Amino acid sequence: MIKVGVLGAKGKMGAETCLAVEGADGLELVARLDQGDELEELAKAGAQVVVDFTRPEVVMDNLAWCIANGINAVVGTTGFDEERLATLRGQLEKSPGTGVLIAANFSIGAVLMMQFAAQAAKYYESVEIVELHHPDKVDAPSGTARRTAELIAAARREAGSGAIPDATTTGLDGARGAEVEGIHVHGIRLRGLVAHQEVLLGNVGENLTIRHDSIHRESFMAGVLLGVRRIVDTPGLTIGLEHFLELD
Ligand SMILES: NC(=O)C1=CN([C@@H]2O[C@H](COP(=O)(O)OP(=O)(O)OC[C@H]3O[C@@H](n4cnc5c(N)ncnc54)[C@H](OP(=O)(O)O)[C@@H]3O)[C@@H](O)[C@H]2O)C=CC1
Ligand SMILES: O=C(O)C1=N[C@H](C(=O)O)C[C@H](O)C1
Repeated sequence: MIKVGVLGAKGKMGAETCLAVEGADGLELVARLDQGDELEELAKAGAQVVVDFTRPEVVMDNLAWCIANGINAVVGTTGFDEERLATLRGQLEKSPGTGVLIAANFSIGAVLMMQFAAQAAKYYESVEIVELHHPDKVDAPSGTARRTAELIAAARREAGSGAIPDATTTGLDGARGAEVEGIHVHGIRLRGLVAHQEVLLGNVGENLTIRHDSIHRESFMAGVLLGVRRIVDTPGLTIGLEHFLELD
């Protein structure tokens, strides 16, 4: 049995994760913590893996504590940039044997959408990302959109692609969205949505749209459970669920 603790257990994703862990073979839910609870409860309960779905502003403190206490972590919380990842690598060096998985998105379809977008990017002159979410989401752009833009930018750099054409010189601030590594990202917040993303690619005379829709938070659970089962044998920092999927 792998003993699992959930941080952010009263939140939308944390509550779904508690249900999934309780129903999973070989996993035991030993702690559900939320705002105001002491992290020490995780150690007292003997948690071997902590699943974090909290908030970008608290996740680094949670992870520092988990790593210092040798507890593996599966992290869905967003807000990771290169600086944060470097901090985690430094902390993990001092705690060999401990594993941390950072996954911008745990749904299989979203992982494939990111992979397909990166694969397609070098064949197209233009690419833009539209992410669409429920209006209670605290951050923009989404972690998935950021990660997709990073993967696309890396693929274009490797292929020696030129700059994306855009003759815009005047207009309202924000009308072209945010830019992540030169890729424009547009965010929609709309009641009724859960988590959706389109990657739009274009050449003269043709367009390709890659779209993924999570219509229920259960869509993330198979990936979360896979992460929990794999992280106990995967020390160090793993970025992206694709490393635990056989995609080739
Ligand atoms: N990787 C993935 O596949 C997915 C990632 N996410 C990400 O997960 C995160 C959470 O999303 P969601 O569940 O919708 O958000 P919610 O706001 O519904 O849940 C977050 C929960 O964490 C609690 N919390 C805040 N601070 C702490 C703390 N220090 N310790 C423990 N709990 C705390 C919040 O309490 P309070 O409300 O009182 O502040 C709340 O109950 C976001 O970053 C989101 O983008 C979401 C979906 C999928
Ligand atoms: O907050 C959400 O809901 C989601 N957050 C993650 C993100 O920011 O990419 C994953 C998914 O899009 C749902």
